[in-house]
Amino acid sequence: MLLSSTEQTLLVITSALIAHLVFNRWEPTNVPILTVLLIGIPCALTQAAFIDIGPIWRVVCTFALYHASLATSVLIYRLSPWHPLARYPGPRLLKTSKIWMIRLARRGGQWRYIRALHDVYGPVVRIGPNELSFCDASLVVPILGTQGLPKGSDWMGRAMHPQTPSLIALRDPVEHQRRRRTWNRAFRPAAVQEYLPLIRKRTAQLLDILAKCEDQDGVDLAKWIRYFKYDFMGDLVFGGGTEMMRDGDVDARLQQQRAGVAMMVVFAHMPWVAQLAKNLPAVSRKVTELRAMGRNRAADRCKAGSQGKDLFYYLANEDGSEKEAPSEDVVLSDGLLAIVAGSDTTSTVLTSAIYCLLTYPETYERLVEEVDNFYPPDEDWCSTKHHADMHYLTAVLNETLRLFPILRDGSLRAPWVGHGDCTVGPHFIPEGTQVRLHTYALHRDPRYFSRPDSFWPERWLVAAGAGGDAPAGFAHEPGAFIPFSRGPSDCAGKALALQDMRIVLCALLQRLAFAPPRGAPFDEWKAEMDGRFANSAAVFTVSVRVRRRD
Ligand code: HEM
Repeated sequence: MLLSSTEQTLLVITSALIAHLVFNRWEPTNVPILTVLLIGIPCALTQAAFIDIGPIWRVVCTFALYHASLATSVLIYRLSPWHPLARYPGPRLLKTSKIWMIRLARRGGQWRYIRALHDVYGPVVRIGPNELSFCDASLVVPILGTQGLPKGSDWMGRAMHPQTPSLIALRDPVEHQRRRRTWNRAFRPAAVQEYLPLIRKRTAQLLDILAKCEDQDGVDLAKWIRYFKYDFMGDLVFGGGTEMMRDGDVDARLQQQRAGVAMMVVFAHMPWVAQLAKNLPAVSRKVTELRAMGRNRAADRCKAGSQGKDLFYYLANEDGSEKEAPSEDVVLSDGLLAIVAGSDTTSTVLTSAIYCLLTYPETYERLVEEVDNFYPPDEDWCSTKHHADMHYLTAVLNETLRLFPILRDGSLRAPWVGHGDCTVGPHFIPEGTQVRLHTYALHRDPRYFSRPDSFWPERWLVAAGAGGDAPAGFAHEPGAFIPFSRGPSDCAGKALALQDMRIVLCALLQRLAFAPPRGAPFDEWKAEMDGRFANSAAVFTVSVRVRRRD
């Protein structure tokens, strides 16, 4: 029976509406289902629709009508009062599609935009069709804490190797907790102390290199700290394998890492695009190459055997704490995660701390005074025994992390589709909604921190009662300070990161003096901190002098 042209049109539109219902209900991400919904159905419809025109135009018209109907239906629904997030305020454009956020994320500065949205719309803003951003310290525990929400779908998009996700991409809380036990063992205080010989060796190498730059016009400190951290993480995870401080980035590994992270920015917003893209040869080749490199380094590490308790020792269960040894793929995924999570993060914060110190010379002088007090020239800069008493050092690091947190937009959480809706504080969260606590907005909210945009390390001393009287109206809310996130999925390497940053700052300031280079302000690093931040090749030029004390 032949359909009339109106019936043919209605058939295509109805099929598109049914596809929308399927997307809405099950949010499919796997490639075969997406292929059926986006290509298979319109292909099948060409047998019944637009049959009066030639075969090529029939395909073009059917696909165009099907996809236009699907897009229109999605758009109307997202803006309609029936959408489960309709009650939440936010710009209309952001409610329609993720594209706007992706554009912003790629350009950089997304965090500033979301903070500005919070200024306009209040502590909760709808920033995507199914996404809410919160800026409310009272929700840190309900969202991120033990009884909080599981990880959101952004980590699924970021996962390089979804078949064997690394710890950070594990969304199942039970599986995550099981795998996290290993990391907790690897970063407990006693274990972190055992990594001291590795940090000592690499910090001494960094000091030597910088001391040799004394007579140069300027030295790119960001580059050397990046190389230093990458070499150190290689030592820690795979027992060595890179010598960037000696040879430079000859294999372009940092460039490779940067390209991967840039790709993840898009994939984090559209996990289903990630599933499709990871099947493309150009993308999958890069992942395969990276894993092959990791596999070789892991094999070398296994051949060389354990030279001490490094991170691999724990990840590969060489300590025998887990009844079941992890597969080679799991060790590899987690080993590569450690390199990425541990290198650019700490190096960026260290460089930013020195940037802030040099921008505010009085803070630099005060920190040098404290370092000289605890670490005079004959004191071992690698000893951690004074760290707990170095309150100004802690204040400088806290203040850098407050102003320039690495994960500025926070980390997504979401009640899973099929597991029911939930509430956080007074807010109703429909299942599947992506929720973020916006770190940058929280850290710079005047309700929580006075003079929120100023680099003012003294605030931490004032708050602890060790920095004189608090100024009138002084606001300081430690509960709103979440640079390492919070709860069962917070940063696994926090203890190591803090210990390393303290050691390196004490070593650098004990042995060397830094100053802005003649006539050249730190424009590039400043742009870096305002723009993309972390995982870039931005230059930070300083002049270096060896401190000689008779
Ligand atoms: C200043 C340096 C660092 C900062 C600011 C930082 C921050 C963060 C943040 C915000 C998260 C996300 C947590 C969440 O999803 O709620 C995270 C996760 C993680 N970080 Fe760090 N990090 C730093 C250094 C390190 C280092 C040195 C390591 C060591 C390998 C590390 C390993 C990890 C791991 C394994 C995770 C995933 C934790 C999980 O899912 O359970 N990080 N980090």
